[in-house]
Amino acid sequence: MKLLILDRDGVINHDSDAYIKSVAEWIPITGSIEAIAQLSKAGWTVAVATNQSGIARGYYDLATLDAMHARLRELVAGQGGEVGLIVYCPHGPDEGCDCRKPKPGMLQTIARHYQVELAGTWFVGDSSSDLKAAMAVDSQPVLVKTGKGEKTLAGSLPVSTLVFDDLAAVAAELIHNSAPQNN
Ligand SMILES: O=P(O)(O)OC[C@@H](O)[C@H]1O[C@@H](OP(=O)(O)O)[C@@H](O)[C@@H](O)[C@@H]1O
Ligand SMILES: [Mg+2]
Ligand SMILES: [Zn+2]
Repeated sequence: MKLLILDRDGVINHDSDAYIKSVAEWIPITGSIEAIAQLSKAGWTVAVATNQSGIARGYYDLATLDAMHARLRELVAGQGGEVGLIVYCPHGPDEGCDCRKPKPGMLQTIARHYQVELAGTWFVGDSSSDLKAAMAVDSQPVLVKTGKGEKTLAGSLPVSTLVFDDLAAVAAELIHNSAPQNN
């Protein structure tokens, strides 16, 4: 099975230091919806693993978060594709949960859902916590320069990290260059 896991804020949609608190603030990065749809139509299952501490902080509620994800699904469906499992961590940094990146709990949830191994699965993010979560479960860390990506790039990266300008470039690599597939 060809599984690709994406971080959300800064990869699919623009991020903000003030958090993404409403559907109106949830604005796709140029080319990201098309990229997900193209991947989906090319046989890839595209899942999402996103930290959403804004829930714990009281900035928005689960209904609003679900509305953002319904919007994502609607836009991708409009391009003939579909979005797979979306997993989020609603906890705050001090709650010690197992799902908040850089912990790999969400990636493991996705792998269990699809009954695949994570080794070699590409996980695309914009923050160091994304890359660390990928490394923790032997998946392939992929950094995009959108969102916090440029800032992350200025720091230290896992040596095996692949770097792309944006999600559209990741999709082009996977679709047109038959990159390694999952097991
Ligand atoms: O990139 P993903 O995982 O999809 O989501 C990140 C968001 O949950 C927010 O994560 C926060 O980090 P803290 O959770 O406050 O450490 C900040 O970085 C916000 O700017 C950002 O919008
Ligand atoms: Mg992000
Ligand atoms: Zn959590």
